[in-house]
Amino acid sequence: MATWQPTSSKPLFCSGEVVRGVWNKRSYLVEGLLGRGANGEVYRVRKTNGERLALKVSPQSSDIALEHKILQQLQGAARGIDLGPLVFDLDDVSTPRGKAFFYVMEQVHGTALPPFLKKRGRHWTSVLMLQLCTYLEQMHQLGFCFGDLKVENCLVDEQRGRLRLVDFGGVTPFGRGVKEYTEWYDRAWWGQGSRRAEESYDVFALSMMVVALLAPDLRHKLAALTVPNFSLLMQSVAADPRFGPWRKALQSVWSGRTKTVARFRELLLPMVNASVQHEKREKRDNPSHDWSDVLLFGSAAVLIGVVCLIFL
Ligand SMILES: Nc1ncnc2c1ncn2[C@@H]1O[C@H](COP(=O)(O)OP(=O)(O)OP(=O)(O)O)[C@@H](O)[C@H]1O
Repeated sequence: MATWQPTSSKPLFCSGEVVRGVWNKRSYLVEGLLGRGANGEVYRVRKTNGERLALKVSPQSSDIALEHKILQQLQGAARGIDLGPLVFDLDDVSTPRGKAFFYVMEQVHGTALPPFLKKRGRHWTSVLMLQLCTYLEQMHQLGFCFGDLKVENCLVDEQRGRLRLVDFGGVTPFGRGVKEYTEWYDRAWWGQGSRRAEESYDVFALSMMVVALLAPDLRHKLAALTVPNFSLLMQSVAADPRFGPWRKALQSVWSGRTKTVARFRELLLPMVNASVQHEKREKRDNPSHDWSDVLLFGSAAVLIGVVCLIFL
Protein backbone atom coordinates (compact mmCIF):
# COMPACT_ATOMS: atom_id res chain seq x y z
CA MET A 1 0.00 0.00 0.00
CA ALA A 2 1.33 3.45 -0.93
CA THR A 3 2.11 5.98 1.79
CA TRP A 4 -0.20 8.95 2.42
CA GLN A 5 0.98 12.19 0.79
CA PRO A 6 -0.18 15.19 2.88
CA THR A 7 -1.76 18.12 1.07
CA SER A 8 -2.22 21.59 2.50
CA SER A 9 -5.95 21.63 1.76
CA LYS A 10 -7.25 18.37 3.21
CA PRO A 11 -6.32 16.90 6.61
CA LEU A 12 -6.01 13.10 6.73
CA PHE A 13 -8.78 12.55 9.29
CA CYS A 14 -12.19 14.12 9.86
CA SER A 15 -13.94 14.62 13.20
CA GLY A 16 -15.98 11.54 14.09
CA GLU A 17 -13.66 9.16 12.26
CA VAL A 18 -12.11 6.21 14.13
CA VAL A 19 -8.37 5.56 13.75
CA ARG A 20 -7.47 1.94 14.41
CA GLY A 21 -3.84 0.83 14.68
CA VAL A 22 -2.81 -2.01 12.34
CA TRP A 23 -0.61 -3.81 14.89
CA ASN A 24 -1.81 -2.87 18.39
CA LYS A 25 -5.48 -2.73 17.30
CA ARG A 26 -6.26 0.22 19.59
CA SER A 27 -8.95 2.62 18.41
CA TYR A 28 -9.15 6.39 18.75
CA LEU A 29 -12.13 8.60 17.95
CA VAL A 30 -11.01 11.80 16.20
CA GLU A 31 -12.53 14.92 17.78
CA GLY A 32 -10.69 17.63 15.85
CA LEU A 33 -7.42 18.95 14.50
CA LEU A 34 -4.98 20.47 17.04
CA GLY A 35 -2.36 21.61 14.57
CA ARG A 36 -0.48 20.93 11.36
CA GLY A 37 3.21 21.30 10.66
CA ALA A 38 5.89 20.36 8.20
CA ASN A 39 6.07 16.81 9.54
CA GLY A 40 2.52 15.83 10.13
CA GLU A 41 -0.85 16.54 11.67
CA VAL A 42 -1.86 16.45 15.33
CA TYR A 43 -5.42 15.52 16.33
CA ARG A 44 -7.50 15.67 19.47
CA VAL A 45 -8.69 12.09 20.02
CA ARG A 46 -10.60 10.04 22.58
CA LYS A 47 -9.83 6.48 23.60
CA THR A 48 -12.60 3.92 23.99
CA ASN A 49 -12.47 4.48 27.80
CA GLY A 50 -13.18 8.20 27.21
CA GLU A 51 -9.64 9.40 27.93
CA ARG A 52 -8.70 12.48 25.88
CA LEU A 53 -5.33 12.31 24.10
CA ALA A 54 -3.42 13.76 21.14
CA LEU A 55 -2.44 11.73 18.07
CA LYS A 56 0.38 12.77 15.74
CA VAL A 57 0.29 11.26 12.26
CA SER A 58 2.99 11.50 9.59
CA PRO A 59 4.00 9.87 6.30
CA GLN A 60 7.51 9.31 7.75
CA SER A 61 7.66 6.18 9.89
CA SER A 62 11.26 6.86 10.98
CA ASP A 63 10.43 10.40 12.24
CA ILE A 64 7.42 9.19 14.18
CA ALA A 65 9.32 6.28 15.73
CA LEU A 66 12.27 8.49 16.70
CA GLU A 67 10.08 11.21 18.22
CA HIS A 68 8.21 8.55 20.19
CA LYS A 69 11.50 7.05 21.41
CA ILE A 70 12.93 10.41 22.50
CA LEU A 71 9.73 11.32 24.37
CA GLN A 72 9.84 7.94 26.09
CA GLN A 73 13.45 8.48 27.11
CA LEU A 74 12.71 11.97 28.46
CA GLN A 75 9.70 10.66 30.32
CA GLY A 76 11.82 7.96 31.97
CA ALA A 77 14.65 10.29 32.88
CA ALA A 78 12.70 13.36 34.00
CA ARG A 79 9.67 12.08 35.84
CA GLY A 80 7.55 14.74 37.46
CA ILE A 81 8.71 17.83 35.59
CA ASP A 82 6.65 17.58 32.41
CA LEU A 83 9.61 17.78 30.08
CA GLY A 84 7.47 16.56 27.21
CA PRO A 85 3.98 15.16 26.75
CA LEU A 86 3.63 11.62 28.10
CA VAL A 87 3.63 9.13 25.21
CA PHE A 88 1.62 5.97 24.72
CA ASP A 89 0.78 3.94 21.61
CA LEU A 90 2.93 3.80 18.45
CA ASP A 91 1.39 2.21 15.35
CA ASP A 92 0.55 2.33 11.61
CA VAL A 93 -2.85 3.03 10.10
CA SER A 94 -4.31 2.17 6.69
CA THR A 95 -6.44 4.93 5.23
CA PRO A 96 -8.13 5.41 1.84
CA ARG A 97 -5.33 7.92 1.08
CA GLY A 98 -2.57 5.43 1.90
CA LYS A 99 -0.57 4.12 4.83
CA ALA A 100 0.41 6.51 7.65
CA PHE A 101 2.30 6.32 10.95
CA PHE A 102 1.21 7.69 14.29
CA TYR A 103 1.90 7.91 17.98
CA VAL A 104 -0.44 8.86 20.78
CA MET A 105 0.49 11.26 23.57
CA GLU A 106 -0.94 13.31 26.39
CA GLN A 107 -2.96 16.25 25.17
CA VAL A 108 -1.24 19.42 26.37
CA HIS A 109 -3.84 21.99 27.34
CA GLY A 110 -2.75 25.51 27.02
CA THR A 111 -2.80 28.88 25.41
CA ALA A 112 -0.33 29.90 22.73
CA LEU A 113 2.18 32.48 23.95
CA PRO A 114 1.08 35.50 21.84
CA PRO A 115 -2.57 35.48 23.04
CA PHE A 116 -1.41 34.69 26.58
CA LEU A 117 0.92 37.71 26.66
CA LYS A 118 -1.73 39.90 25.05
CA LYS A 119 -4.14 38.98 27.83
CA ARG A 120 -1.73 39.05 30.79
CA GLY A 121 0.83 41.60 29.64
CA ARG A 122 4.15 41.43 27.81
CA HIS A 123 6.03 41.73 31.11
CA TRP A 124 5.34 38.00 31.63
CA THR A 125 7.75 37.18 28.81
CA SER A 126 10.66 36.98 31.28
CA VAL A 127 8.79 34.59 33.62
CA LEU A 128 7.94 32.26 30.74
CA MET A 129 11.53 32.36 29.48
CA LEU A 130 12.70 31.52 32.98
CA GLN A 131 10.58 28.38 32.99
CA LEU A 132 11.84 27.49 29.54
CA CYS A 133 15.43 27.80 30.79
CA THR A 134 14.68 25.28 33.52
CA TYR A 135 13.32 22.75 31.00
CA LEU A 136 16.21 23.29 28.62
CA GLU A 137 18.81 22.82 31.33
CA GLN A 138 17.19 19.54 32.24
CA MET A 139 17.20 18.39 28.63
CA HIS A 140 20.82 19.45 28.18
CA GLN A 141 21.79 17.43 31.23
CA LEU A 142 20.28 14.41 29.50
CA GLY A 143 22.56 15.11 26.50
CA PHE A 144 19.97 16.52 24.08
CA CYS A 145 19.54 19.84 22.29
CA PHE A 146 15.85 20.81 21.80
CA GLY A 147 16.62 22.02 18.28
CA ASP A 148 13.32 23.40 17.00
CA LEU A 149 12.70 25.81 19.85
CA LYS A 150 10.10 28.38 18.80
CA VAL A 151 7.10 30.34 20.00
CA GLU A 152 4.74 27.95 18.17
CA ASN A 153 6.08 24.96 20.14
CA CYS A 154 5.16 26.39 23.56
CA LEU A 155 1.81 26.47 25.33
CA VAL A 156 0.95 27.95 28.73
CA ASP A 157 -1.19 25.89 31.05
CA GLU A 158 -2.95 28.83 32.68
CA GLN A 159 -4.47 26.83 35.53
CA ARG A 160 -1.16 25.48 36.75
CA GLY A 161 0.87 28.49 35.62
CA ARG A 162 3.21 26.31 33.62
CA LEU A 163 4.78 26.56 30.24
CA ARG A 164 4.73 23.30 28.26
CA LEU A 165 6.72 22.30 25.22
CA VAL A 166 5.20 20.43 22.29
CA ASP A 167 6.82 19.03 19.12
CA PHE A 168 9.96 17.19 20.13
CA GLY A 169 10.74 16.40 16.47
CA GLY A 170 13.86 18.58 16.57
CA VAL A 171 15.40 17.03 19.70
CA THR A 172 18.93 15.94 18.72
CA PRO A 173 21.74 14.31 20.73
CA PHE A 174 24.61 16.73 21.36
CA GLY A 175 27.26 16.64 18.68
CA ARG A 176 25.01 15.74 15.72
CA GLY A 177 23.48 18.14 13.18
CA VAL A 178 20.12 19.58 14.34
CA LYS A 179 17.58 17.65 12.32
CA GLU A 180 14.57 19.96 12.40
CA TYR A 181 14.68 23.73 12.70
CA THR A 182 12.80 26.88 11.76
CA GLU A 183 14.76 29.57 9.92
CA TRP A 184 14.00 32.53 12.19
CA TYR A 185 15.36 30.67 15.25
CA ASP A 186 18.26 28.95 13.46
CA ARG A 187 21.64 30.57 14.06
CA ALA A 188 23.07 28.97 10.89
CA TRP A 189 20.37 30.67 8.78
CA TRP A 190 21.42 34.01 10.27
CA GLY A 191 25.08 33.21 9.56
CA GLN A 192 25.82 33.20 13.31
CA GLY A 193 27.19 29.71 13.83
CA SER A 194 26.75 26.08 12.94
CA ARG A 195 23.75 23.76 13.09
CA ARG A 196 25.59 21.45 15.46
CA ALA A 197 23.41 20.32 18.37
CA GLU A 198 24.88 22.04 21.44
CA GLU A 199 23.68 24.16 24.32
CA SER A 200 24.49 27.46 22.59
CA TYR A 201 22.23 26.47 19.64
CA ASP A 202 19.19 26.50 21.96
CA VAL A 203 20.38 29.70 23.68
CA PHE A 204 20.41 31.49 20.31
CA ALA A 205 16.86 30.24 19.64
CA LEU A 206 15.80 31.58 23.07
CA SER A 207 17.04 35.04 22.09
CA MET A 208 15.08 34.88 18.83
CA MET A 209 11.96 33.85 20.75
CA VAL A 210 12.28 37.05 22.78
CA VAL A 211 12.37 39.14 19.57
CA ALA A 212 9.41 37.23 18.09
CA LEU A 213 7.36 37.75 21.27
CA LEU A 214 8.21 41.37 21.99
CA ALA A 215 8.16 42.65 18.40
CA PRO A 216 6.20 40.32 16.08
CA ASP A 217 6.05 43.09 13.46
CA LEU A 218 9.86 43.27 13.36
CA ARG A 219 10.03 39.51 12.97
CA HIS A 220 7.67 39.59 10.00
CA LYS A 221 9.55 42.47 8.39
CA LEU A 222 12.97 40.81 8.74
CA ALA A 223 11.80 37.29 7.91
CA ALA A 224 10.31 38.58 4.64
CA LEU A 225 13.71 39.76 3.35
CA THR A 226 15.16 37.49 0.69
CA VAL A 227 18.54 37.39 2.44
CA PRO A 228 18.78 37.25 6.26
CA ASN A 229 20.24 40.50 7.57
CA PHE A 230 21.63 40.06 11.08
CA SER A 231 23.13 43.59 11.26
CA LEU A 232 19.69 45.04 10.55
CA LEU A 233 18.24 42.86 13.33
CA MET A 234 20.84 44.15 15.81
CA GLN A 235 20.31 47.78 14.73
CA SER A 236 16.54 47.42 15.01
CA VAL A 237 16.78 45.92 18.50
CA ALA A 238 19.20 48.67 19.58
CA ALA A 239 16.76 51.36 18.39
CA ASP A 240 13.45 49.84 19.50
CA PRO A 241 12.23 50.91 22.99
CA ARG A 242 10.32 47.62 23.42
CA PHE A 243 13.67 45.88 23.96
CA GLY A 244 14.88 48.34 26.64
CA PRO A 245 15.60 45.92 29.54
CA TRP A 246 16.28 43.01 27.18
CA ARG A 247 19.05 44.59 25.14
CA LYS A 248 21.87 43.47 27.43
CA ALA A 249 20.79 39.82 27.38
CA LEU A 250 20.20 39.73 23.62
CA GLN A 251 23.47 41.44 22.78
CA SER A 252 25.30 39.12 25.13
CA VAL A 253 23.97 36.06 23.25
CA TRP A 254 24.59 37.56 19.83
CA SER A 255 28.15 38.59 20.62
CA GLY A 256 28.89 35.02 21.74
CA ARG A 257 29.46 35.99 25.42
CA THR A 258 26.40 34.05 26.63
CA LYS A 259 26.49 30.44 25.49
CA THR A 260 24.81 28.64 28.37
CA VAL A 261 21.25 28.54 29.63
CA ALA A 262 22.48 29.17 33.19
CA ARG A 263 24.06 32.49 32.12
CA PHE A 264 20.99 33.47 30.10
CA ARG A 265 18.85 32.81 33.16
CA GLU A 266 21.06 35.10 35.27
CA LEU A 267 20.53 37.86 32.70
CA LEU A 268 16.77 37.29 32.93
CA LEU A 269 16.53 37.72 36.68
CA PRO A 270 16.30 41.57 36.77
CA MET A 271 13.44 41.36 34.22
CA VAL A 272 11.67 38.68 36.27
CA ASN A 273 12.01 40.86 39.32
CA ALA A 274 10.59 43.86 37.43
CA SER A 275 7.73 41.68 36.24
CA VAL A 276 6.88 40.65 39.80
CA GLN A 277 6.93 44.29 40.95
CA HIS A 278 4.68 45.20 38.01
CA GLU A 279 2.21 42.49 39.02
CA LYS A 280 2.29 43.59 42.66
CA ARG A 281 1.39 47.13 41.62
CA GLU A 282 -1.43 45.85 39.41
CA LYS A 283 -2.70 43.65 42.24
CA ARG A 284 -2.70 46.62 44.61
CA ASP A 285 -4.56 48.83 42.11
CA ASN A 286 -6.91 46.09 40.95
CA PRO A 287 -7.31 43.27 43.52
CA SER A 288 -9.33 41.06 41.14
CA HIS A 289 -6.32 40.88 38.80
CA ASP A 290 -4.01 38.30 40.34
CA TRP A 291 -1.90 36.29 38.02
CA SER A 292 1.40 36.66 39.80
CA ASP A 293 0.73 33.89 42.30
CA VAL A 294 -0.39 31.39 39.69
CA LEU A 295 2.54 31.94 37.37
CA LEU A 296 5.17 32.23 40.05
CA PHE A 297 3.82 29.16 41.75
CA GLY A 298 4.07 27.32 38.44
CA SER A 299 7.66 28.50 37.93
CA ALA A 300 8.59 27.53 41.47
CA ALA A 301 7.02 24.09 40.99
CA VAL A 302 9.11 23.57 37.86
CA LEU A 303 12.29 24.59 39.69
CA ILE A 304 11.53 22.43 42.73
CA GLY A 305 10.82 19.47 40.44
CA VAL A 306 14.23 19.84 38.85
CA VAL A 307 16.06 20.28 42.15
CA CYS A 308 14.38 17.13 43.54
CA LEU A 309 15.35 15.22 40.43
CA ILE A 310 18.98 16.24 40.75
CA PHE A 311 19.40 15.70 44.48
CA LEU A 312 17.06 12.84 45.38
N1 LIG B 1 0.52 16.92 22.71
C1 LIG B 1 -0.08 17.98 22.16
N2 LIG B 1 -1.13 18.53 22.80
C2 LIG B 1 -1.76 19.61 22.26
N3 LIG B 1 -1.40 20.19 21.09
C3 LIG B 1 -0.37 19.68 20.42
C4 LIG B 1 0.34 18.54 20.91
N4 LIG B 1 1.32 18.24 20.02
C5 LIG B 1 1.22 19.15 19.04
N5 LIG B 1 0.21 20.02 19.25
C6 LIG B 1 -0.23 21.12 18.37
O1 LIG B 1 -0.07 20.74 17.02
C7 LIG B 1 0.84 21.65 16.36
C8 LIG B 1 1.64 20.87 15.30
O2 LIG B 1 2.32 19.80 15.94
P1 LIG B 1 3.84 19.52 15.72
O3 LIG B 1 4.56 20.85 15.93
O4 LIG B 1 4.25 18.37 16.53
O5 LIG B 1 3.90 19.13 14.18
P2 LIG B 1 5.12 19.26 13.20
O6 LIG B 1 4.67 18.72 11.89
O7 LIG B 1 6.34 18.65 13.80
O8 LIG B 1 5.27 20.83 13.12
P3 LIG B 1 6.47 21.79 12.75
O9 LIG B 1 6.42 22.00 11.27
O10 LIG B 1 6.10 23.04 13.51
O11 LIG B 1 7.73 21.18 13.24
C9 LIG B 1 1.66 22.28 17.48
O12 LIG B 1 2.16 23.55 17.13
C10 LIG B 1 0.63 22.36 18.60
O13 LIG B 1 -0.18 23.50 18.46
